[in-house]
Amino acid sequence: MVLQTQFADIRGNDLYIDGVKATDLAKKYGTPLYVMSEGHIRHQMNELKEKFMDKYENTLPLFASKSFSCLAIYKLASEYGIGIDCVSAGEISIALRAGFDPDKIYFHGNNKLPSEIEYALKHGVTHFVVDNFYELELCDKIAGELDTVVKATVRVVPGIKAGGHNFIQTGHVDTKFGFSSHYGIYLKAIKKILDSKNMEFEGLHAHIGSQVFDLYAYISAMRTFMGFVDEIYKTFGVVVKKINAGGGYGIAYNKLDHPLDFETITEEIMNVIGEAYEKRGWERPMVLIEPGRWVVGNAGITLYTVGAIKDIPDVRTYVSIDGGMADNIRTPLYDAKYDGIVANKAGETKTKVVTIAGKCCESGDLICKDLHVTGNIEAGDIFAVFSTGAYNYTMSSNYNQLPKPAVVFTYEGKSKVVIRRQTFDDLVEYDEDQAYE
Ligand SMILES: Cc1ncc(COP(=O)(O)O)c(C=O)c1O
Ligand SMILES: N[C@@H](CCCC[NH3+])C(=O)O
Repeated sequence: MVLQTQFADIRGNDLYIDGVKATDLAKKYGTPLYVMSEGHIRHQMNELKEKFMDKYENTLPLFASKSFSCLAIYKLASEYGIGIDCVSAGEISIALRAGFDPDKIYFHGNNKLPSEIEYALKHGVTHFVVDNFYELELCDKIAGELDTVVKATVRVVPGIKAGGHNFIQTGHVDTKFGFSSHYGIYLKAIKKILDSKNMEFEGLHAHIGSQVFDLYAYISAMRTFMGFVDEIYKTFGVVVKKINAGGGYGIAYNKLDHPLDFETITEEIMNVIGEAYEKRGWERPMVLIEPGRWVVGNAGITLYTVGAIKDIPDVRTYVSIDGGMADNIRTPLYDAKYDGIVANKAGETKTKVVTIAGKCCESGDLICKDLHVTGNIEAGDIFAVFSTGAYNYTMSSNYNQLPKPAVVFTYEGKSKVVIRRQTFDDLVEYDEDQAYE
């Protein structure tokens, strides 16, 4: 077991997060409980600021808020002066409610609804990462009606395969996202934007996938993009002024994962772009990046209470917890590998191999498979699963009518609730039968 954040540590037998004892959090707020280290999030956001935004002129890191979205995280992002990537009017609405600057919101998505486009534009969110021809038509029409302008970054598929699982690869040719570069399709999209008085061409966007450990994939995507930049200049005489290089930076979930260094990725991206522009005698364009998981993934630790234990001699020991796939779908969905620890027996030396099972009515509802845990794990123990800060809360569901857990932030020895635990009342759609109409 390796703690994936410097903001958690083990003292005696106990796990601490930002100096707060995990079992105290479990007692105070109940389980299952998403704990997010604000210390870790601040550290990562500060890295984005200092090692990218302040290091290179004319850059903006965006936090991909699909990875973790709530008022508190948008407030933190705002404090560090970074932007955000939103993929729905819902995410935008929470960001705006948190007081986020609409000019630093980039609206993504492969099927932005007319109502969402209208919502964004009415609220001053004009930076769109446009994805397809249907969206271009909608943007042209709705921006015209509202007498505003969509500032369009065109998402182009670089034709590169990268990412931790088939489901989270987005840069290859056969993807639902973005304009294809085949047959100059993306050039037709740019032409439509240039011809419209309700849209402005801002630049190009690439996102190759998520949980990426391959540095060359980033380099290669950017080299391909420099070819697109040339094509655009040749075709329209337009120099691309903005390049969004996407996110996808992998993190360590266990000791087998070896993530890339953040500064190495960004340096390579900046080098490819910088050299290509310099060679052409052009000023370097504005460069954006948009990591999500890298910012919040290792900040999260989910606490569960251990319940039933089923020991199948010579086969496996199933340790059931009070949550599961409803609060963490990633193991069943992507066969993700999580590390964990008995938070109140963390210092013990004797180990046992167990499989941590959720309480949902699915055999596949397993959170950690064949994990070595210290101590004699038993009912009532608090089990902590590491690196659950990204795509856990935001992908949670009410399967089996399980209320969603609370999210608690910890910071400098203190804790606070940032998302309240759902109650059974939240699960009831209507108290009374609705009449047929
Ligand atoms: C367009 C886009 N940008 C950014 C991200 C963030 O990815 P990650 O959380 O892996 O950094 C995603 C998700 O994969 C995405 O689809
Ligand atoms: N939800 C995925 C990542 C997809 C990111 C969004 N494009 C995960 O948990 O790994």
